Amino acid sequence: MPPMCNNMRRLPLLRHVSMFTTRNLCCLHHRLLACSFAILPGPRCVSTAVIQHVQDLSGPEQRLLSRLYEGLIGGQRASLAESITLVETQHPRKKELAQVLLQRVLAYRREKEKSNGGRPLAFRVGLSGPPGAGKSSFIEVVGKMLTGRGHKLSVLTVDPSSCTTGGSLMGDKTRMTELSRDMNAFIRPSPTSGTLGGVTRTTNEAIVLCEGAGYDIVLVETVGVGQSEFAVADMVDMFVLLIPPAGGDELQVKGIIERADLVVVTKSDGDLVVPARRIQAEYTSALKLLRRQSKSWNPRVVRASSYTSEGIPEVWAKMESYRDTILSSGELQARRRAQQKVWMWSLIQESVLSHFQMHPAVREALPALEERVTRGAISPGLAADLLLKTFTTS
Ligand SMILES: Nc1nc2c(ncn2[C@@H]2O[C@H](COP(=O)(O)OP(=O)(O)OP(=O)(O)O)[C@@H](O)[C@H]2O)c(=O)[nH]1
Repeated sequence: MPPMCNNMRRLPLLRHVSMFTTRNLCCLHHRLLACSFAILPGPRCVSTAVIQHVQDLSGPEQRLLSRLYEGLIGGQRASLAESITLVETQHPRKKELAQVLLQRVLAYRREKEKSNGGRPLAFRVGLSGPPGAGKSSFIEVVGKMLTGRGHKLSVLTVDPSSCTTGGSLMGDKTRMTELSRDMNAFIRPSPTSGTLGGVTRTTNEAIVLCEGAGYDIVLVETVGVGQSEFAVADMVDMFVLLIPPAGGDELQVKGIIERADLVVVTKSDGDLVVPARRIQAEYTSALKLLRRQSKSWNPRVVRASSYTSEGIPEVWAKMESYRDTILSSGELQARRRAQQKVWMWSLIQESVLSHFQMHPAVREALPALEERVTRGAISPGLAADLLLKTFTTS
């Protein structure tokens, strides 16, 4: 018996991951082992972690995962949508199944990238801007242009307000109506529950699924509020900021401008051309004062109109030029590697914090300590030390 089959006995999860497709079982298993070993310190840790993570898959679970995986890599939109629903779930067992599916898709993606000469399967672009900046109009026009050129485009939306309120900052209005009817475009709105951390995690995972389903351009759109833009900037290859020529709240774009690889002044048509030019000049000067994020790319400011389509092909040309530049300099790959680490740590932070906040002894001690801190009776540092001690000792 070859050594990998022995490993298969020791690693139930991997056996089940392999079993949910009958095609090329041993080869897949070998690949999964290889990729798992590549990301974890050693075989012992891999087997322990994986075995502990997912118990045996039942027959129906195997069939579900098999159906989703085959449908997904076959490019079926329904399977992609169902797979994203699976990664968004709060149900503990389904969460585990989602991880099995993701590992499979990751292994598939790695193989495809290898046969693609190491070139990433998709270009990930983050789009942000204050409400009303013209994001959905822009995505609609750019999206239709791209699908017309033979690309497959997915649009994922991150709207943190929908998590806390169940409603959305973007409202219930139908956005990107034409693009949503385009068979080469896949539009997925933000989940309406969970924390920002949870939503950004599932968005990261949805990106992987979209790439597995053959979408070569993934746009991640976020509304211009709070931390969501920074989270999105940390999960894409390129971050594009959309600014309207009038009525744009300077404060809203103040911090995030530093992360922009491209700034697009929108609505540059009719009477708005003059203010759009002024804003373009202002942001061009402002960007010169900022520290460069990339060794090989200087952020640019361009103007475009979704009404007339003027400037739209040029915006995409800039985006392609950015992608080619950072791909050939190796920055794209380095950026993705760094993002993986950032994400791992942000997930750990969120999880540890939630364990801390849910801990019974911490919950019991918290109100009194908070009260003493706000009264000035003890310092915040001492209160934090006491709570941490409670957490670690009880
Ligand atoms: N003149 C002009 N108006 C535009 C253009 N693009 C969008 N608008 C208008 O600007 C308003 C906001 O556009 P949206 O595309 O909905 O903007 P958004 O950023 O997606 O807005 P939210 O959904 O609120 O985040 C709408 O009234 C559009 O008709 C454009 O290129 N030129």
